[in-house]
Amino acid sequence: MSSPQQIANTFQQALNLSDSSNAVSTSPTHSYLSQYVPSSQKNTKTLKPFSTGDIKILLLENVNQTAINIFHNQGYQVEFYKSSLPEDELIEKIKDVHAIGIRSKTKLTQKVLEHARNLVVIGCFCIGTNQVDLEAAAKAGIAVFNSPFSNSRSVAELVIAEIISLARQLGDRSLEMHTGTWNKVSAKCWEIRGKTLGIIGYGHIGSQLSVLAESMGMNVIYYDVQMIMSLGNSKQVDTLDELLSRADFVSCHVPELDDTKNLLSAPQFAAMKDGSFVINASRGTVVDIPALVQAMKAGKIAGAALDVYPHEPAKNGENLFSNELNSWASDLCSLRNVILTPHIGGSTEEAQSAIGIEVGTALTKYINEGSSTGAVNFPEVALRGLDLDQQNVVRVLYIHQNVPGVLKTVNNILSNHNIEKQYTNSRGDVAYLMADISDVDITDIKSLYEQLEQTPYKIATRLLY
Ligand SMILES: NC(=O)C1=CN([C@@H]2O[C@H](COP(=O)(O)OP(=O)(O)OC[C@H]3O[C@@H](n4cnc5c(N)ncnc54)[C@H](O)[C@@H]3O)[C@@H](O)[C@H]2O)C=CC1
Ligand SMILES: O=C(O)CCC(=O)C(=O)O
Repeated sequence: MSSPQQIANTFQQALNLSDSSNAVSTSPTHSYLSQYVPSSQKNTKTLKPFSTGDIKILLLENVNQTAINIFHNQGYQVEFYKSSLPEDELIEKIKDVHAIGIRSKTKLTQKVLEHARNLVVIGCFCIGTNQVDLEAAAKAGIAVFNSPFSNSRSVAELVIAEIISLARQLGDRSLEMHTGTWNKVSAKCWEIRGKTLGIIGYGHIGSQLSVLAESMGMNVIYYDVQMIMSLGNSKQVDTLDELLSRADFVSCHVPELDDTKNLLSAPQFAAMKDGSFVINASRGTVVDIPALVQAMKAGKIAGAALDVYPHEPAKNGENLFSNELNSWASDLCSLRNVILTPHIGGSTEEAQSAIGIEVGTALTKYINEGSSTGAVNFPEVALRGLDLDQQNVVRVLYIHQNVPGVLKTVNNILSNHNIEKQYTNSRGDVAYLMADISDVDITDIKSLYEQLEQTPYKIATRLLY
């Protein structure tokens, strides 16, 4: 049996995981030998790419330390940036890495992904995945993971704060005090008890918000394109118009889709109650902001809280939220009772730490074990771990176009070995096969890899040992 060092040296090239000249380590790290054991598989053999020290991960947008710790424990190389990168720099950086971690600002377009020659996985350290061309990624054999609900509570709590702040004009009173103005008023300031909250999109965030709002005495109605079970005393309404005509506060919690672009625009504001309030902590394209400005100037809408914008700055800094970025910015800023926040709905210590662990673990499991459970763009496949005493077993990960005849070809290549287990799944045009094959001599691996790479409908091949 060869040593791990020999394995690393022989097969790095074949595995396409180590063509970088500045890898910090070319040998299996300490973690390769001992550390990464998923909790569900404590008695199973640890599978790894041959040399975890060669795995390069690019983390943008201040991804949480919990994720960095997970990657460091694996021995991966981590390059970390607090902000997102301009497209040209992103294209340069992505050429070399096996995994990238982003939040909501980095746009991974088809153009950017075309340069990602080594990329196997993308981690969105957030809920939304609209910033990634999911189809282009899948077609290139790149799995995308997100964190579906780790920041939902944080967003819901922010919205609760905004409902009360808008009802009491807290933003304006606070700004006035900061400039020395004492303005003790009660006109058009309201309790929220007994008022109606209309939630558009009753998913993870909308439903969480519903529970919190009811606990403060609000009536909750919601509109969703799907029939969803009501929590508490909330009620689903049949149409958006019905929601708009009944709600005192309207809060948007839908994903960015073609269907949700300008979901609230001039006709919808006109359909709302006089003096009602608008909240958007979903995506910047969901509310037509120039139309909102007009509705507020006309006195139809009494206040608004916005956390998201069609164009958002790539980094923190002064004078970035300007007309250069969004042509209506100064108009919006000049209005009273408008609360503007810099996309911080999910920005709490609790949420970021949980997201770091969740997405960091998903990426590690995909890199080290091939498990795509939870991927948002990709066939979900997982195999149970290998027994600790299983030697000479190789895990084949084979991503291919979803066309007839591929399995026959692949199994023919694997046929000299015992297929211990095999699982394949497809999603749209892409299929993913995982197989554990035994009786593999170390000298066979390169040839197996090359044969699989030469198959006609292959998208990507990886072998884990
Ligand atoms: N401001 C922030 O920091 C954050 C913003 N978000 C945004 O919030 C969005 C919602 O998040 P979740 O509740 O976790 O998503 P979710 O997927 O759990 O729920 C979305 C709901 O919207 C519904 N929906 C889709 N299209 C609709 C339409 N045209 N009209 C009415 N309902 C529609 C869906 O059926 C679903 O029930 C995310 O997609 C993300 O863009 C998420 C987290 C943090
Ligand atoms: O925290 C972030 O950067 C993005 C939050 C968000 O919008 C999301 O989770 O979809």
